Amino acid sequence: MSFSEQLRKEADHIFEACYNHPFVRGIADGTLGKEQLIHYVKQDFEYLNAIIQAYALGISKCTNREDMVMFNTSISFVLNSEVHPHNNFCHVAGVKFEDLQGFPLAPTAQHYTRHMLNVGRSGTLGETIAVVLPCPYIYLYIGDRIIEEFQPDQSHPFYDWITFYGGQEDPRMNLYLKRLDQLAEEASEQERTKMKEHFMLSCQLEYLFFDMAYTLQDWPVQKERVAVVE
Ligand SMILES: Cc1ncc(CO)c(N)n1
Repeated sequence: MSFSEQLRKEADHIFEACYNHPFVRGIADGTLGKEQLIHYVKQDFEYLNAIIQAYALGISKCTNREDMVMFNTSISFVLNSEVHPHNNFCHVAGVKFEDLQGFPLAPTAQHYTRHMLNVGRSGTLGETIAVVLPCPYIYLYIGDRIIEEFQPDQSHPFYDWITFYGGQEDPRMNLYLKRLDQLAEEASEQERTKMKEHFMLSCQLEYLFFDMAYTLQDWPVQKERVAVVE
């Protein structure tokens, strides 16, 4: 079994838990609520800014053009294409995408973005690939499974979201998986362990991100002191 196959196997229960999370169920059956859609887009806009930066940190570790192209393609994808699923959510929620930008990070988004950026700053190329991989990997899995089980057509409110992530002909992350396997072969046991840990934590944070959106997670105590009206 290759290194990437081992990671996928170890994380299988988390992929499964993500698919069964009520937020994802709500996408699949088209019942997800307006507040949840809005909270998700606010947080995901900031999350995607951070993953662009993590990809850029990946570029800073590359020693050949092919690897640079791989990260560069992901950056372009997020910047130019990944606005479509957000627009789909905004359309259903009846709000403007531009109005959901620049919000502070909720605890889970804070945790996940710091995790990616910390590894991007202090880790190796292999560790950086491992930390960003669950993002495309889990969404591809979810999209594919919704298409398989629900066979949504264009009348489905989240048709654009589902078909954006699922049903890709040649999934982008296949290149990352191949490169991760090459790097794992050259890596020390210690580095491989770190790659695995980063990957697994990102998978757990993917689950928590859906949970954050579903429960409208926010800081239990606000930064600003709230004036008490007597
Ligand atoms: C948190 C999160 N994970 C994965 C994706 C898919 O790119 C996304 N948009 N947001």
